[in-house]
Amino acid sequence: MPAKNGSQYIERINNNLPNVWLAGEQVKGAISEHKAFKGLMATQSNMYDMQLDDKWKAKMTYASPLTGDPVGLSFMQPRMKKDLAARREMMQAWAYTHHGFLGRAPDYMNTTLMAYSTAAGVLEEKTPQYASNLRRYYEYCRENDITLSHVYIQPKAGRLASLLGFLEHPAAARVTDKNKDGIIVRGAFLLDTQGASSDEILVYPVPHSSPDADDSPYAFAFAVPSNLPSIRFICRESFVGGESAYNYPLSSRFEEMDTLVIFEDVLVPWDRVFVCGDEEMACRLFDESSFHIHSCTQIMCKNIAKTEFLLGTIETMIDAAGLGSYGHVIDKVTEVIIALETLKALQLAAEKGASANRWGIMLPNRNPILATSAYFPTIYPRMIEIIQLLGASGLIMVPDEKDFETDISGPLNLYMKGIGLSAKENIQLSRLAWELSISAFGGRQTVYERFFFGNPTSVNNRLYHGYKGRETLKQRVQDFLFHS
Ligand SMILES: Cc1cc2nc3c(=O)[nH]c(=O)nc-3n(C[C@H](O)[C@H](O)[C@H](O)COP(=O)(O)OP(=O)(O)OC[C@H]3O[C@@H](n4cnc5c(N)ncnc54)[C@H](O)[C@@H]3O)c2cc1C
Repeated sequence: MPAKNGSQYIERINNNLPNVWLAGEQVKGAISEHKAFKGLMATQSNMYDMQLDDKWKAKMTYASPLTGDPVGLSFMQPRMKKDLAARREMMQAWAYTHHGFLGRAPDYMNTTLMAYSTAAGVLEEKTPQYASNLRRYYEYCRENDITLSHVYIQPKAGRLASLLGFLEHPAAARVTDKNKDGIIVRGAFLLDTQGASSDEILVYPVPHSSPDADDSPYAFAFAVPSNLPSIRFICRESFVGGESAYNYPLSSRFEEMDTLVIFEDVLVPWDRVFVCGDEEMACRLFDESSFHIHSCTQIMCKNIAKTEFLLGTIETMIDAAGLGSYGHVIDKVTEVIIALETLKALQLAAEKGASANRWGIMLPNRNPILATSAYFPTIYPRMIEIIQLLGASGLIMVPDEKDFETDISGPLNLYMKGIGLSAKENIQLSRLAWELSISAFGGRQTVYERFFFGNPTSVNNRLYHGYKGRETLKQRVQDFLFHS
């Protein structure tokens, strides 16, 4: 199946039946009907529908290099600047459907897998079979529009070996055995966002160092269907407040479930193995794929849509409360405007400064793109703080939609209206601001933005260490001081 539509997406996920646990119970039946997943899947179904909608199809898909059939454009390997522009336009269109609240919209993983596939040549050096496995898997996902999730972080207990300098720790994820059919993997991985509602899972941990770096049990990368019986997904508490889009405008549509994934001696067939045993290859494939740079092109589209949504929300709040003439309010809105314009400028700079890498892949300029990955985690919490500072008690007193169906509606209509908004509209706006800034859904969004691309030190290190301009600038100042 090339690019799929929404009902094909829902049907496939419902038939997948992975082993999912939520609040002590196994999730049974159609996952798209379960209250924790329903809203998210409806949103993504609409996104997949766009792919085959005549109005959008040309923007959302491209001709498969294998068959000529339309396939999702976020799978496209960019070879020219116009490919980067086409990818951006496609991903921006999807981002506006969820206003940036889906961190793991399908284009995130499509882009990630595309990035890895471009560097399969690294694997040719020692293990050509793994190189062709990776290329074939990328084609398989592209040609069948596979909805993917991924994991690379382990729970803290699994990291103790590295943290405490042990050679081994029983909780560290590892390859426990190999046989003629494949490798056997045991361990746990954290925060597989959308893991329970995806077709497949890409597993690519940062390897612990091992005494035998050429045959390390901790160095591996592979992909498997998420419905293997030896894989279990354990969900966190659901943050869907309820089905009412009035009461819960965000969580009823955009709540992405995060899961802990347990692998209990999972057999990974050889043709799904991309790295096994070789620490150096695991690190090089990750680095040379430029995963962070390619993924950031998708993330920038999401972040621009999200910042625009926050700015629109803040402006509506200001109008409704009559705050627009205060200087400190204008200062705060200006902070958001500057953030938005900075993101858009970095997006442009990254694309304009793109150049081909050694695989012939057009790579956006790393400096602006990695700057945005370090910048957004610092400004997102501030924008949420601005909503709290402007919303104040209006974020707390948020009656329910049902209150308007009773005789309480009389006083509510009198006392709760805003400037230019009826009481019902004003409370609807407050409920949006409350979900953004106070609710469990909003809290998770903030933690997501702070951490999903790595802890702040790792993110900053990524930008700092490859920033070639540093030496030149140091030299310029030294020339100015010592040689002029
Ligand atoms: C909502 C959400 C969804 C996510 N979804 C996914 C997903 O789908 N797939 C996936 O693979 N991952 C996912 N992640 C995980 C994400 O990759 C990690 O959160 C991220 O890599 C940081 O790791 P950590 O959370 O273990 O924090 P840590 O890295 O352990 O950081 C915790 C604290 O320790 C500090 N710290 C740690 N190491 C250092 C150091 N070397 N130097 C200085 N300080 C340090 C950090 O600064 C931070 O304050 C998700 C995370 C979140 C929050």
